[in-house]
Amino acid sequence: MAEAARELEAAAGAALALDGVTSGYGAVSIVRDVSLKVAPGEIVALLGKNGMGKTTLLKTIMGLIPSRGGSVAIDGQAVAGMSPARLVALGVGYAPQEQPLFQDLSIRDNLRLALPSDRLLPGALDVVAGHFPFLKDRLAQKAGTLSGGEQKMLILARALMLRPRLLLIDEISEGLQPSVIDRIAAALAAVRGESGASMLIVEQNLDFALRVADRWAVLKLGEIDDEGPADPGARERVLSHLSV
Ligand SMILES: Nc1ncnc2c1ncn2[C@@H]1O[C@H](COP(=O)(O)OP(=O)(O)OP(=O)(O)O)[C@@H](O)[C@H]1O
Repeated sequence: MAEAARELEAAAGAALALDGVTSGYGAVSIVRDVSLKVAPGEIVALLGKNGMGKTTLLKTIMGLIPSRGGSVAIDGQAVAGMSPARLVALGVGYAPQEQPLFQDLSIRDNLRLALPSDRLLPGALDVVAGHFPFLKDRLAQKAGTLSGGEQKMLILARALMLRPRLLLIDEISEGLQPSVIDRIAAALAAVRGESGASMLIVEQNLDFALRVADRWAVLKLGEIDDEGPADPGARERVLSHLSV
């Protein structure tokens, strides 16, 4: 009990607070003892080479993989064991990297299926149109027929449509041309400016990450290897971790 109180005290004031989080698959722990905070309105980039556990950590926060140790708190509330749907209701938006869209369903249905109620659809579509107008003009188009960049914008729009207070975004810039990356960076900046949302963004694109984030952390073999501010020295320091 004292331990739980201590963890919640440590989480107070943070939009997201991870304290000693451990998780994995089967007998293997992939994420190990990760402690990390995202302040209200802050954007933190989670960096690291392939297979270091970045996606696993986001899935653990989102309740898609059970944590084996430590605590996850959102706005000071312990959320371990909560379903993804409950987290969405608490104001979490998630843009996953893997199998994110129903390719044979329309844009409209991809958005609709991520809502707890159809009643929310008109408001959600307004948010989507505000960020990416082309999506609202093409609601009947099958998601699988969108270009790669358009699909990424749909994935992000879906995460944004309920105006989340905390966004978890997994490699949204992957495979995108610079003009689309610019549109995505602009959307994230607008969201933060309008609603003060906090974000944890997993990225391989270091330039994009350091452009949009306030701070970064490098995950190596499931552990936080280093972290710091997105200042002029950040690029070199992060690269020193990614190149070894
Ligand atoms: N469902 C799964 N079952 C077993 N092992 C898994 C599963 N998903 C991922 N892993 C393993 O967990 C490790 C971390 O994977 P994860 O996807 O979290 O890394 P990542 O840092 O996000 O990498 P990437 O940048 O390539 O997406 C890898 O060794 C991967 O093979």
